[in-house]
Amino acid sequence: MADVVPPETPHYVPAPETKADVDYADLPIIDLSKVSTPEGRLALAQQARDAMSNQGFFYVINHGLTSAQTGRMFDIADVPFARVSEEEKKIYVHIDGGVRDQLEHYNVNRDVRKRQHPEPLRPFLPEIEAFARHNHENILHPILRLLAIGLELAEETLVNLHGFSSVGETYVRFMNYPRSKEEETKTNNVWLKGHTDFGSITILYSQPVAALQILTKEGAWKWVKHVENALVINAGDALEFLSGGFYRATIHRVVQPPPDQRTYTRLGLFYFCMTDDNVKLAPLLESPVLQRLENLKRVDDAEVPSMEVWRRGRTAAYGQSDLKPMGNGVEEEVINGVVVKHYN
Ligand SMILES: O=C(O)CCC(=O)C(=O)O
Ligand SMILES: [Fe+2]
Repeated sequence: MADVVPPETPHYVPAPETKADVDYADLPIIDLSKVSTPEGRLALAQQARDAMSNQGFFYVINHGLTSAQTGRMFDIADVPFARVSEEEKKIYVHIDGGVRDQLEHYNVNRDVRKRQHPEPLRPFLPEIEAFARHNHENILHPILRLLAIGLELAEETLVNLHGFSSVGETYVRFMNYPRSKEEETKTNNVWLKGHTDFGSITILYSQPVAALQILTKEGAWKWVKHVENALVINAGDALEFLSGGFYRATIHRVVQPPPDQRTYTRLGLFYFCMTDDNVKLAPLLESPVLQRLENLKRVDDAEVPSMEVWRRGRTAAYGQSDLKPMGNGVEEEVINGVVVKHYN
């Protein structure tokens, strides 16, 4: 993706797929290469609308990155965990410890120069920046167009709320789950508790270690199956608010993988999307779909949060002791190089 010779980094070898017979969720696959024709777009819009209003999750294939390009991004994703010294980790890498969740993650705002980065990651910033831009313009925006069509709104309605250069926190996330036996018992094998994402759309690069589960409408946890070089897309709170509950922010969690994958690392690569900070998260009532909706979800006008207020609230709520489903709202933890740790 970068025009100069890319800097070298060890290749991250993902785990082999599980052979365990787990109960997988049935999620539709959207072939993004079909968005280029009007007929294709219409068909995909229907698929995306049905998926987001039922499961709240779908896969995307043909997203414009080859397996090799995606593999390279996983190599880079491993840098903050495998190559950053313990000393620098204390400054930069967020570590959630204790009884709630245990994970390490590193976020890079799509404006990669907004904050400082650990030394070993700096050579990769041009590639991370290109990756963010590709996710934003060639994946997020096309998906938002489909979802706007699904609401019978002008195609650009949601795109206009997600500017690449606007003030906001849409970011690339690298994530790792270092676990010990003791922690497995303490947390009852749940690595990341049930939560909704607080942004609009989450783009997760499918990886082979089975552990992600979604809570179905019927109240059952189902596993998300790995699909090679596919994306797992889900809606978050912001999209649920904007669509008056028509698109669902589905609760999901991360649990201990099946036995045949327990000795492997589980590296995550994401693009977490939010609307621009100043967007009021009120239902888009000009949508005929919302007008027809029987149980339109909305809060009093005076209480409608902006994206900024919502993400800050969700972040602050993270780690509190009451057990209502909470988000992974920890991306605000490094502000101007100051680490704010939320131990439980
Ligand atoms: O690691 C995963 O597969 C999902 C993580 C997740 O749900 C999150 O970070 O919000
Ligand atoms: Fe999540």
